[in-house]
Amino acid sequence: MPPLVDTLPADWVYICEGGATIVLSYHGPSNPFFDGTVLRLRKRALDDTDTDTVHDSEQEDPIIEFQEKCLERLISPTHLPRMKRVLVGADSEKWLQALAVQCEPLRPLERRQKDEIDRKRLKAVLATDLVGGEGITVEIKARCRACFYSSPKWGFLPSPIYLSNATRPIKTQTCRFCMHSHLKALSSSYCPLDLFSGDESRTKKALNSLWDAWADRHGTVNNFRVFVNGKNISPTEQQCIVGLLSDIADPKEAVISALLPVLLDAPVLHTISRLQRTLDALDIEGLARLCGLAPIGTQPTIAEWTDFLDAYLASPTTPPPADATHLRYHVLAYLLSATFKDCSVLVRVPNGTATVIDLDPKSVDRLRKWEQLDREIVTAYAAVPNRKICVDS
Ligand SMILES: O=P(O)(O)O[C@@H]1[C@@H](OP(=O)(O)O)[C@H](OP(=O)(O)O)[C@H](O)[C@H](OP(=O)(O)O)[C@H]1OP(=O)(O)O
Ligand SMILES: Nc1ncnc2c1ncn2[C@@H]1O[C@H](COP(=O)(O)OP(=O)(O)OP(=O)(O)O)[C@@H](O)[C@H]1O
Repeated sequence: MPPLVDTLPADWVYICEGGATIVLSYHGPSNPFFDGTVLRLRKRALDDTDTDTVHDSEQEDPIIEFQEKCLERLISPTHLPRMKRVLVGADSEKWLQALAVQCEPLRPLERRQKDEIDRKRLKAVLATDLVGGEGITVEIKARCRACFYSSPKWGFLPSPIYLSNATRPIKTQTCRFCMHSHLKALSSSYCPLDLFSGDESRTKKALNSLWDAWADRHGTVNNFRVFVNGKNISPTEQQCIVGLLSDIADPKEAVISALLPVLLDAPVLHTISRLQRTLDALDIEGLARLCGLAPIGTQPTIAEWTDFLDAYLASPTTPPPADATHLRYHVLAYLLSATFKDCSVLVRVPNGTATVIDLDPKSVDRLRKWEQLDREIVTAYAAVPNRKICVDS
């Protein structure tokens, strides 16, 4: 694999970014290593004072090993992008600086105010380009976070016992996503439980709501994006879709009717939902209580992840008891559930493929943040007079 410096920064075109990475697609001269790929580059916070550290450890981006050794045991590799590590090469900082300068005007303002490409990195990740070439790709952030406590499937563990009397009536009625949307003052009729229901009319309702929120908020939502021939389009450009998929004259209808059979047939939504649920047996409330009993430990190594998966896969629906002896199992399970709660599905039409992205391992340091955020979300929602009732399937 040649280093990135063998290509020009201008060969890479900004596609999109999340909280941790920026993604660019290759548009340079034909090259067997880079054609059809995207570059995933880590970002650093602008207020990060450590500007001198040059990262060169194999550990700097564990996603490739995590995918090969862990994720592929949970999701079929046909539904995952292929990934490879790539060296930036000689004068890496200069090359990344040129790329950063070129991307800056294309980045959303709120991201530019927070972070930038980490120019100290020596390696990056190349992945299959899932939005490039002819076709339409719709990205849906697959936040299910079900109110699983009321699910009949959860006969194996009476999860409400881990909830406090104050939160139980709230958390068993309204899903985490809908409560969080309320806290963020983002009202929408979208409920992820509709999307994950497997029911045609509910899936269609969810897609309609996602599309409407995307259009109403001028494409600034972070849970729905539309890419046409590799370009992240804004709602004002949606007419370009007409004729690409069918003879349906309305772009929203054309996209939704193409997406629907893919989402209903592909097993990915069901798999993600199952993983989110079975890995989050205690809820953050139950886990937090358990964490008070023993130290939670450091960031899991790949060896620890594989041991955890051996145990989890031997009996996914029957977790070990929620006691101090099994704290580490529950910490790893919750971390992995958080990864699946934050992933996105890229659905490509007319090809009809569905690929899961953004499956990075989460840091153990976030457990406190999740506990605090959960408390904030539920406290705010407790004050809502007419609470939404989310229907689990
Ligand atoms: O904490 P949350 O629930 O707000 O989720 C974060 C997301 O915010 P959202 O609620 O989707 O607007 C957040 O999404 P945005 O950056 O806001 O698009 C990230 O996905 C973040 O994960 P990471 O920092 O990239 O590892 C997510 O953090 P984790 O909860 O996965 O740690
Ligand atoms: N393989 C890919 N092909 C095409 N586009 C991609 C690919 N991977 C990611 N993207 C685009 O880049 C965006 C950012 O990537 P990703 O979600 O992996 O970053 P992140 O910083 O980890 O996100 P988050 O903050 O949501 O956790 C995605 O939302 C998607 O639009």
